[in-house]
Amino acid sequence: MTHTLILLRHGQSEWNEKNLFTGWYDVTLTEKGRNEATRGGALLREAGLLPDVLHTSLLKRAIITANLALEEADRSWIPVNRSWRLNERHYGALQGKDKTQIRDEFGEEQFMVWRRSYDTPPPALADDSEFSQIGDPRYADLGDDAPRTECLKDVLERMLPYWEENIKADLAAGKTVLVTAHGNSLRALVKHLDGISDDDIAGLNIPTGIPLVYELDEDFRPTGPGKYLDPDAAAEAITAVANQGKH
Ligand SMILES: O=C(O)[C@H](O)COP(=O)(O)O
Repeated sequence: MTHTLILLRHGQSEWNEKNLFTGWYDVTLTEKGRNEATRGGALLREAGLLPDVLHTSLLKRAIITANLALEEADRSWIPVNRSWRLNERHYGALQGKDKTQIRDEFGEEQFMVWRRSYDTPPPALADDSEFSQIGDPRYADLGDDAPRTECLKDVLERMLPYWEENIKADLAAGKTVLVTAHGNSLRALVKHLDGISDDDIAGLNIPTGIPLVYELDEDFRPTGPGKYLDPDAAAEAITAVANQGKH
């Protein structure tokens, strides 16, 4: 028996449009992002891939994307689980900063280390920054463990327990699972599923709003590569993500 897992990055957010590092800052979708989310739902419906359960982050760009996609697929009624463990990578002191300005100020190499290295986080964000999440009630349970910055390795380590305990349990129960999350939390999950090395993961980018479907075997290993439901749009959008910050 195989399991069906659908990964969906949120549609374009207001800060994606403005080219700002976002991380845990809670911005909403643009009109384009809302349309991407609805189109994602149409792709699911057309493929006959109807989720039985949804897992999202605590950030509204993922939550709204899931709502729009599920409405389009006529699955608004499915049970929902939300966790900070699916949040975007906390982007530290880069949150709220313009990607092109950071690249110009610190150079391409440092920019890419902060953006795509596996284990080097950006500098920590000060608790009194206007872009900080310290004191946000949705993270109250984390107490002083709430991150002030994260690298992809940190994201993988905090995401994996949720994968193991929550998402796998739904897959094991025979459910088609939709995970609606973020560029870097999904990069972490794909790294784990596909066994991508710490070096090679730098080259992986996830497009907004296009469902990525995995069939998994009884050990929750992919039976083949994950498939985007609109491969041409995905290829174009992946290039756009890879080129962010370039003039
Ligand atoms: O948090 C962000 O800025 C984006 O959602 C992901 O950004 P990245 O592709 O630059 O890591």
